[in-house]
Amino acid sequence: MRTLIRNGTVVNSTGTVAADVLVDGETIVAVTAPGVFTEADRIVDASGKYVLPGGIDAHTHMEMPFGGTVSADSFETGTKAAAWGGTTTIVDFAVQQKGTLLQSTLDKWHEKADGNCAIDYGFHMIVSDVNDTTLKEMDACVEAGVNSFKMFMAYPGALYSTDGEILRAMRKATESGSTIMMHAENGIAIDELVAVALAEGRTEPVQHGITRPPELEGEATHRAIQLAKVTGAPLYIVHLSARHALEAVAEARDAGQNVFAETCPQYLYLSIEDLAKPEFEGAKYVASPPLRPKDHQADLWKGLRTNDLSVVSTDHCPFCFKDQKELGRDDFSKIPNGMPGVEHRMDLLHQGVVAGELTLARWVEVSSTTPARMFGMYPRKGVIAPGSDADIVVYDPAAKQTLSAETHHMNVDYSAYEGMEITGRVSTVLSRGEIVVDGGEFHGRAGHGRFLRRDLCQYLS
Ligand SMILES: NC(=O)NCCC(=O)O
Ligand SMILES: [Zn+2]
Ligand SMILES: [Zn+2]
Repeated sequence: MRTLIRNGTVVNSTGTVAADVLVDGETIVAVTAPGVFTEADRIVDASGKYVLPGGIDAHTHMEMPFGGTVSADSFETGTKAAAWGGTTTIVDFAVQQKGTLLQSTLDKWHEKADGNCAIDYGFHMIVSDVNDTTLKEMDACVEAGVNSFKMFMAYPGALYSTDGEILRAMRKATESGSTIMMHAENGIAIDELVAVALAEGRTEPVQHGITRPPELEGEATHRAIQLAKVTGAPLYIVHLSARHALEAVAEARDAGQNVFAETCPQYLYLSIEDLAKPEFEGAKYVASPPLRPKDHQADLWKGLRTNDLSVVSTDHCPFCFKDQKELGRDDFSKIPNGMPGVEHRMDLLHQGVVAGELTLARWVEVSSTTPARMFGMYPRKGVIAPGSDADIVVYDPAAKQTLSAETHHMNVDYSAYEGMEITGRVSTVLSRGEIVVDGGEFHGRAGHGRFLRRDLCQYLS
């Protein structure tokens, strides 16, 4: 099956060009001046539209157990929602529970995902139990194409690792060329602040933000960077939310250290004011790190421009307001941490283009090309070029839409962006040459998505 996407503006991380894109089967076979090819089995008219490499969301949590419940999107519903929003690859986190093996964890995540995804997918591994066996197993994970390992400086008693454990895992990563990803918040200090708040009867959702101040994200980020420096390990800071943490990353990068960071749309658009919404509505916005005061947002946008922030992922981790967020009605520390967003990342970042915060090329770079490079998928993913997978988004920059739980496709009963007006909309999405979304209709299927055995990070080779 040959598909010709014609008359569009191809946007890669290197710039834009008026070009036609010819797809044969699962692969892009030509990017040519307009009109060079005229025949194909299927023609997509992209006049007035952008033609982008499919989005890559390198941070999702489908069906993830957390705080006595499980995130509400399955691999099927979550990957379908992703496709609706122009994301054609996700990298999800397999979560090692203490006392279990990495291999059984990986098996469990394959059981959940294999045969159920509508788009391609890979895994990172969350290491929560650092011991001799786990450290050996990290090598087997790398062999299996899972070569990035997330660790937690937060959540003592659950996912938390001590500095010594982090150091051991970082040494291992240095040996194998794999990447350590860090949830950088000082969990020990936070737990103390949480205990004081609860003892004083401060139980409402905004306390989640108040007890996790930006200084404690900055401190943990700085500490993670020093541990990485001592061991020579590359480091990727996940879901960076605060100016304090960004300053630590920028300083390390200026000094030439292999430190990278991602932020998420919620930190660019939402704030602690949302967490403070009355009648428990703030629970919808509980995620860690928490939403910050609005003035952090300009710094994050600037970080995206200067490349101190290299990637935008969603940290998609949806919990329904009615029966899941409710678990913490009388105690904010029991509200499951996480927010929905996998469907809206490309649209929300496009607002950055509309507002002049990002160029078109940078939009594609932070949402597709860099995640592909960072996590060993480039040039198979992340670029419109001959030989690459035909993961393609035709995007209409002039369309208007309003985000709402009534119309989104994520399996969650609220939208964190309810009522937000968006300029731009996905019009057609191809995943490895198959049309999965077109003209407001879904044509994909669960099981089309393939597991990606990822190579090592290309910035480090
Ligand atoms: N971010 C969040 O609150 N939930 C998902 C787990 C994590 O990424 O730490
Ligand atoms: Zn995290
Ligand atoms: Zn996460």
